[in-house]
Amino acid sequence: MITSRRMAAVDLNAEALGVPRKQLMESSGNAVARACRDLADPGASVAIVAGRGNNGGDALVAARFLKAYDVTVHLLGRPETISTDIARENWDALVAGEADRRTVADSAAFDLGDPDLVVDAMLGTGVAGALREPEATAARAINESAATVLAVDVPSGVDADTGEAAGLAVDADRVVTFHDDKPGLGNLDCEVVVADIGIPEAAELFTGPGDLLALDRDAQSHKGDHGDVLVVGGGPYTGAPALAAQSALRAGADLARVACPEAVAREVQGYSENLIVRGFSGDRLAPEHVPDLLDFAADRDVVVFGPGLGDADESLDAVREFLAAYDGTAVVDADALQVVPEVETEATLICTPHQGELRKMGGETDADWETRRDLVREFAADLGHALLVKGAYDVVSDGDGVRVNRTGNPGMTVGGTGDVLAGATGALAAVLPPLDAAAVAAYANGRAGDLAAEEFGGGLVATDLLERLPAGLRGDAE
Ligand SMILES: NC(=O)C1=CN([C@@H]2O[C@H](COP(=O)(O)OP(=O)(O)OC[C@H]3O[C@@H](n4cnc5c(N)ncnc54)[C@H](O)[C@@H]3O)[C@@H](O)[C@H]2O)[C@H](O)CC1
Ligand SMILES: [K+]
Repeated sequence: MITSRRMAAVDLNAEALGVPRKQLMESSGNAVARACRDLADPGASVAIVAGRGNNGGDALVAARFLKAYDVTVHLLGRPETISTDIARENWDALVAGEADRRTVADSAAFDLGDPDLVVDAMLGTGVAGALREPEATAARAINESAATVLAVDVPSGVDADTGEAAGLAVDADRVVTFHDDKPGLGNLDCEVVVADIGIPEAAELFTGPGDLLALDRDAQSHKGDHGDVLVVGGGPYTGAPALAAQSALRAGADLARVACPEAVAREVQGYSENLIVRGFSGDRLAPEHVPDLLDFAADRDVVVFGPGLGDADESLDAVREFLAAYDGTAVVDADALQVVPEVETEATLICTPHQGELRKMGGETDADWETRRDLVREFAADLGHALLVKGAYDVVSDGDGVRVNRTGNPGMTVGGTGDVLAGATGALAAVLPPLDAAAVAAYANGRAGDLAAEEFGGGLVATDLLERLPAGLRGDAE
């Protein structure tokens, strides 16, 4: 199964892997033609009803593969209103080939005729709201016709993720959907055929620029909408919690706070005026601090637990007590990781171990990334928490889905880059589900490291990543 949002991401990843969308459209169109040949004999009359997006584009390609049929293409709107280049190029190819075609400027002009087969390519995963005109008139005519109806990707008007329609929708006999089944198609009373359109497995497995689509910000958003992140750490180390908190801001959080021992609070604050630092008594985290921390954490979106915390027994006891009572979302990093397997918690956790820390948690690892991929998925399923296991290839899993991140470079073995990653994961966990948050954080953090390595080579330092995280999240210099 694949959702429309994930399909759009995988499309972009395929393009970054060298498989352009026009090529995918060509394969989609070829699959539509195959389905037509399966539903009607040569010589049959086929009415292709094409919308102005890529769903329409797929069928404009199909027209070229139906030479043995009597094909008429109906474009719903003036050609200049076609909304994508690749769809327009396929329309232009039909015009240049003098294919039998109609452009339907308004509903009254729509005449489906009496075809044997209708190809419904008005709308696919790009549908928004109830069908507008002339699509609504066309859908009514299609539903009233005696023809067999083949829907491209999804019956027009139907939401591919839910199977619901905001109003009128095409009633199809068969759907040919691309790359993978769609969650909503199972609820429909029609046959569903899944067509492979040559998208490389790597476009789904490896993180890529498509994964950044999930970050598109809503223009109407307000302060706090993008995350209020609390970093709990510091004590033996002071830079780590400051790095993690600054990284959360660079990854898009609106507010980043640090709860650390009073003894180091001034020093942590000294790293950046952008941080809201709050000290708790003493020089390290201890169980007596937990009730106050739980209150403080209750109003935050995500807690990042661990940067610079150290592994004093009383601090680890405090982590245990905190997690046992916390039911929000938390990123757990560094020394705090070792207590996770022992704690029963209602919290949604994203654990960010390197391979040594993974072994200390009781997980297995392997030099071969494909073996590691399966081991990490299994361990995440056993733990019931998401894992982002750092390495040359980072492996991310929530126990169900798994992603592998290939960005990053050996220069990132310098101290502090893990704190930057933990902070970024925290910020993204405020706006994305754990698997996506960890995958995008690993991708962007690695990109930031690669951009820093272009300038500093193996001499890059963690703060170089902070400055380049926004570029990593925009997918710059891809
Ligand atoms: N990897 C793949 O699966 C591929 C799928 N392909 C096909 O692309 C479509 C999605 O294309 P997209 O351009 O994003 O959107 P649509 O064509 O579905 O629709 C956009 C089009 O429709 C107009 N519109 C939106 N809502 C309405 C409405 N309620 N009433 C009327 N018109 C509406 C909007 O203005 C746009 O013009 C996918 O389904 C596949 O078929 C790729 O071709 C290859 C890879
Ligand atoms: K369709």
